[in-house]
Amino acid sequence: MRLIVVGAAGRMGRELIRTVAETDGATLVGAIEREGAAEIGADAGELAGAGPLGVEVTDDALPVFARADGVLDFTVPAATVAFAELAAQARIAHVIGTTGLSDDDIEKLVAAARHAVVVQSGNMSLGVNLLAALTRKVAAALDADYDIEIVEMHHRNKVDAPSGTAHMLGRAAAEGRGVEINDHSVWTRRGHTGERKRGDIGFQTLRGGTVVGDHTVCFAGPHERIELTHRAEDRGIFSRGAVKAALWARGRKPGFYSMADVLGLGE
Ligand SMILES: NC(=O)C1=CN([C@@H]2O[C@H](COP(=O)(O)OP(=O)(O)OC[C@H]3O[C@@H](n4cnc5c(N)ncnc54)[C@H](OP(=O)(O)O)[C@@H]3O)[C@@H](O)[C@H]2O)C=CC1
Ligand SMILES: O=C(O)C1=N[C@H](C(=O)O)C[C@H](O)C1
Repeated sequence: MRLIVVGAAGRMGRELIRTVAETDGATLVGAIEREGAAEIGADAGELAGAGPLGVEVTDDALPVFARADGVLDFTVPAATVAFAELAAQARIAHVIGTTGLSDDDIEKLVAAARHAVVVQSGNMSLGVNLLAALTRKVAAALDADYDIEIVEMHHRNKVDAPSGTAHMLGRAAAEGRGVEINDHSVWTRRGHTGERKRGDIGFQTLRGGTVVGDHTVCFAGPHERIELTHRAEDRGIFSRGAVKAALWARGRKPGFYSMADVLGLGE
């Protein structure tokens, strides 16, 4: 499968280039960066530490999309929405790991998915998608005597909060409980907050150092606590998930899919 990596010079971009280079059945045919980026013209493989691959980093997306079967996109929301239009026009699969997407952005991605396969997930790892499934199950088994708090920690360079994964886990908890997440989320606490409201789902964000990504869903009940935790130790878990999603997408009919679909975990 001929794949493009957009945001090629980023932390995930470089990881994706290495993963594509080492995956049977996948070939890197394009590497795209922002206009004016210092890496334009560099060999994508050398940039990623995979050795020369003969693919130059470019900011000219159109001709690259025309010769590919899929695009791997871990960039920023505005770029992802723009790439979704290009992928839809070219009828190629779009695998989206970008987080911090607004409801409006998601609507545009769903519209693009009428013409091409879109796989979008705030976390492409097997472990986190399993954690989301477990969170849904535990939330369904317990009543609101068990207070749900979601805690995440990431590296100091992360620009969005709470993480896409925390949002995903919050949605899973709300679905398990049979409530609407937007009616129950508590994003910050400071000062005289009053007592915790029954049924609230709280989110706490930590940032620092080089932490790849830690997530805990805590169910705090009467005299006991259940904590489900995932710790990412290497970005390869995300890039391998993304390449798996691209290979899964090949030949599939257009639509908006999740990593749970790719992994057969159901919703
Ligand atoms: N779903 C998942 O499993 C995971 C998701 N992520 C998400 O992926 C995203 C990227 O993370 P990370 O790699 O750490 O961030 P980085 O900032 O390291 O990488 C983003 C890259 O995208 C580039 N970029 C920005 N705008 C454009 C554009 N218009 N065209 C092409 N490239 C562009 C940036 O360039 P510049 O810096 O020059 O602006 C940068 O190189 C985040 O939203 C993060 O949360 C991360 C890990 C796993
Ligand atoms: O920005 C990151 O690094 C990560 N972002 C994703 C998120 O927002 O959940 C996934 C992962 O935890 C790493």
